[in-house]
Amino acid sequence: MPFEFIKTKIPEVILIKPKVFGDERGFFLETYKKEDFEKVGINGEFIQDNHSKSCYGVLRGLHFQKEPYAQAKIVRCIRGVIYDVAVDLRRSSPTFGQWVGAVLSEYNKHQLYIPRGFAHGFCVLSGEAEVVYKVDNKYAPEYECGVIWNDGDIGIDWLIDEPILSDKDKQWHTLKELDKKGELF
Ligand SMILES: Cc1cn([C@H]2C[C@H](O)[C@@H](COP(=O)(O)OP(=O)(O)O[C@H]3O[C@@H](C)C(=O)[C@@H](O)[C@H]3O)O2)c(=O)[nH]c1=O
Repeated sequence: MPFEFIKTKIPEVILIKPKVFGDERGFFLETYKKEDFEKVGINGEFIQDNHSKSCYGVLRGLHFQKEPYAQAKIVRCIRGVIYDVAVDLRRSSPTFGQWVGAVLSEYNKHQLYIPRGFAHGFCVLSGEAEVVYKVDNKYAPEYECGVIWNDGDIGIDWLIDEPILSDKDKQWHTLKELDKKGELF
């Protein structure tokens, strides 16, 4: 199989290491293969691909869409280096409120699979970074929600100080507040 699938400390979040074929021309790799991904439970129908570019220190997150528009994501970084983070928002999960992070870069070509029921965010560790990700449900801005990036109860170590945030990302609530409002999974 041209992929190694590694369970993280939140087992449903999977680190994907593709096999890279390098030669004198450059490299080739398969980035997504439905048949292989389904064998490890990555079985959403990925209906949209997204691409964003950000500068050093930008933090996008922590985002999710509420039901019925929850999205699973397969994230990779095609230029530069990011720290990609998933937070478990599933109230009945043994890992509720916990987070995992992975360095994804143009060099390691790793990907992170983040199921539905998670918040997702990343910060940029290189001068610039371009991130590409597949989602398995449509963009529904009216269902967009987020967890504040520095929620002390989650305690994410983002590897950078003073991130650059959009106005939208400065105003998200804490996990506790979202839980009280019934906005989690
Ligand atoms: C996410 C998204 C945004 N947009 C538009 C809305 C807006 O005008 C512009 C920028 O949107 P945002 O500021 O929400 O982009 P961004 O902060 O990059 O949002 C993304 O962050 C990462 C961490 C995720 O996990 C994604 O699901 C998504 O929430 O793009 C779409 O047209 N389709 C989409 O699917």
